[in-house]
Amino acid sequence: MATSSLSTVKDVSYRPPGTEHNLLNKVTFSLPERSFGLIFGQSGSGKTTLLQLLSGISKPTSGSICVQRYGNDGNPNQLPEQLSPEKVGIVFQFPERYFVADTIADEVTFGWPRRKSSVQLREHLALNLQRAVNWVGLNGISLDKDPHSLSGGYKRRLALAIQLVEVPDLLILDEPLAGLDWKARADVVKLLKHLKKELTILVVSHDLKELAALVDHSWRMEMGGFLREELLPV
Ligand SMILES: Nc1ncnc2c1ncn2[C@@H]1O[C@H](COP(=O)(O)OP(=O)(O)OP(=O)(O)O)[C@@H](O)[C@H]1O
Repeated sequence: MATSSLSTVKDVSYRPPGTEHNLLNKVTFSLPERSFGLIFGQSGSGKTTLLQLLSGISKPTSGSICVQRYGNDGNPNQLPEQLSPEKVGIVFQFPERYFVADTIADEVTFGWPRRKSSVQLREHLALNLQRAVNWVGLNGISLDKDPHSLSGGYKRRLALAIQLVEVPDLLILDEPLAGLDWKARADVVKLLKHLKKELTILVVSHDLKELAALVDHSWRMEMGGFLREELLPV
């Protein structure tokens, strides 16, 4: 049976350990499968903090984060499944600063099981690697190339490919256009339009005009960590 999913954040509050004030206050929103959500708002309002919770890096003080799967009839066909970090792909700001390998292939496969993994697992990963590379349009480029020698836009493509090896239920991007020149920005927007056809994407960005055409749902984060649905002011 075909299913669809809904990423749901309900009444999530967060207070870092040892501090007195919530950085997030009863944040609630949901994002249907294959839609593109954008969170915007003032610097320091808590956007990155929210992404950290969604990716499992930190845990909410209260509230819940989950993905629900529905059948064709729209009714839940199983209990809500907790989002686990491996089901969420996240590309933080300036991902190229954290590239560690000397080749594109090693960068994408960094951290994969090596010696003890079965032939099947290695074949599965190799196929997934090729699919991810094709998906982001890196297929014309040798996988032996040094990631640091790629252009800005191609470095972002590589950062995305790393997250797409195992297809995430939710792909989160923190300021995907930051630090790029106009051509690379246009290139990344085009790529996100392409990825949106098959993925659920949540973006935090200040670049509202450039992303507006992709956005299905948008929320403003206000100082004090309050979130509310709001059309983009563009
Ligand atoms: N662990 C922490 N302990 C205390 N304060 C924190 C902690 N992490 C973040 N903050 C503070 O929480 C606020 C929200 O930070 P956050 O980075 O989430 O905001 P943001 O909306 O993403 O900002 P920007 O748009 O500049 O990236 C900031 O004032 C930040 O200094």
